[in-house]
Amino acid sequence: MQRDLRLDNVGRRYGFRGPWVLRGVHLAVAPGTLTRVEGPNGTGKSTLLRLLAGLDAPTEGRITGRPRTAYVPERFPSALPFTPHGYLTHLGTIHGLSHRTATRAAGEWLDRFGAAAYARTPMAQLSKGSSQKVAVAQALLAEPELLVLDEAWTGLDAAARTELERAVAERTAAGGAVVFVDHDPRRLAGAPDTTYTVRDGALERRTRETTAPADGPQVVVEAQGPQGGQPPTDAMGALVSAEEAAPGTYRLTVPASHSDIVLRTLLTARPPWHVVSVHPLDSRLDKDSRR
Ligand SMILES: Nc1ncnc2c1ncn2[C@@H]1O[C@H](COP(=O)(O)OP(=O)(O)OP(=O)(O)O)[C@@H](O)[C@H]1O
Repeated sequence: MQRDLRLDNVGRRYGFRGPWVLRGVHLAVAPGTLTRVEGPNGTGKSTLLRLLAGLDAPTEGRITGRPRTAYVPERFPSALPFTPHGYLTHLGTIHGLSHRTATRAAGEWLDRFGAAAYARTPMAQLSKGSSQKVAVAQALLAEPELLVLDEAWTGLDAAARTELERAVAERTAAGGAVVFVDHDPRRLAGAPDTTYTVRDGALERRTRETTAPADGPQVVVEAQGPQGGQPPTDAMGALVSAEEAAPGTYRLTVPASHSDIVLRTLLTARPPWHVVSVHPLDSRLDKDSRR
């Protein structure tokens, strides 16, 4: 993913005079980030995800910067005239993979999700959980730049749920973005860079909380920004402290568990920050040096 996917002043309502489900939504989804969307039932989470996935168009406002996108819908149409293997191979070729590569990728993804045993069973005969594995595999198959997951964990068994969490981490580590809705608040807890709550048609943003204990391992990142620039706000939420060591050069102290997020945020900022050094914080020396 090369740049942010942006929603500018986006509104969506159904029907000519229907009530606005979303209105005045501004949102930027940055490369390499994980975004959670939450909110009570019927507030517009799926509507937002369909807009992000490009399956629906805004009634007003603009969406720009669309990357190669894959989507797992809340309800997957499972009664398709294919076997899982045939369906995934077919989709793979539509995504531009050669038949051989698509066949191999289909087999690998079905295997990862524990669905190899029914790879050649007609999809109409699959249980809900088994179809859900196909729904998830079809989205991951072509390594999308943006992955949009609407309750994608629902119906999966424990091993497949873990595998999907792993696949999400792989996507963001590869520089892709993932946006998800899930009814379980423990899903990927602590991992999202940003969480949005849909309320009264608008998005309320909650920046990532620092969950590492105050006395846990910490890392010092020295980084230079553009002239007069402040560290990106997305990175600030994860910081223990930020000191301007020299004009434009910041010394950012961050829990070790959050250092990858901060580094990614700095490197993908527009314009990007230059990371000068990264080293573990020696808390004893650090305290001494402040005396
Ligand atoms: N295709 C549609 N036509 C008409 N109204 C719709 C359509 N899709 C959604 N809505 C309405 O838009 C509102 C938001 O629905 P949406 O499915 O986006 O909410 P949600 O937060 O995802 O809900 P849930 O948590 O129950 O899945 C609801 O009032 C719903 O009835």
